[in-house]
Amino acid sequence: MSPKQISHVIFDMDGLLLDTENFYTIVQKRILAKYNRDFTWELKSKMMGQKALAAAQIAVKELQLEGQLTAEDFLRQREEQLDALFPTTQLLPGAERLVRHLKQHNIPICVATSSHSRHFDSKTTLHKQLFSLFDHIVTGDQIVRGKPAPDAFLTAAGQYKPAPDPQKCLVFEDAPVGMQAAKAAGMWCVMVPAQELVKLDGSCTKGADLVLGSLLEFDPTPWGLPPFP
Ligand SMILES: O=P(O)(O)OC[C@@H](O)CO
Ligand SMILES: [Mg+2]
Repeated sequence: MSPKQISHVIFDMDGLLLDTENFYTIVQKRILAKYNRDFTWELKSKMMGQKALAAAQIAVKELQLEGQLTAEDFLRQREEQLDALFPTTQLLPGAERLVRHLKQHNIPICVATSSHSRHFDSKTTLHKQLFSLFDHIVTGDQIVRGKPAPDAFLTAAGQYKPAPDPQKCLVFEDAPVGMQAAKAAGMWCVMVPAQELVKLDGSCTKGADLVLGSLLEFDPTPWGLPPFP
């Protein structure tokens, strides 16, 4: 479909706006080392973008830890360590510029994250003003089916009255399951994947409408969005 005329923009949060994915990597590496398991990018690529319990279940299953570690225990250990790191979360390059630019031009913007609301609160500790610019935030605990199901993005779009045509919604995502969720919702998707992920498996971006190295590379004009000054 072209020309593209985007009316609404939906942002993923972890690994897209906020630099939190490294925290998950550090903590999960530490926990799994106790069980003599390595936390690889291959495993991470399956877990990232998922709701917490779903991600933990993937780790336990893929590493064949049944009998040694339950998904719930993995989460409990993860929580203790993540809680100390999340309040220090920094923004990723280009995130603030893009969000402020769209807001300044009255483009409806919102967030659809798999993170639950308590994590959302601590991850945004240093960025409350920026996050107040979003029309609404959909967190993982507000939806039943996590990404790659389209629910997070459809719920986020559905909070606008009237709800926008999905064909006019643009989603920014970093995770393969997130990109798949956006496409399942019938929306456009710009993917900004971690470079480690692309190196590991070039096909992880398959299905994305555009792949960028960072949000700094995004040009709004081909999408019918106002140009940067
Ligand atoms: O949907 P996002 O914001 O990436 O959250 C996923 C995060 O909880 C772990 O990868
Ligand atoms: Mg993400």
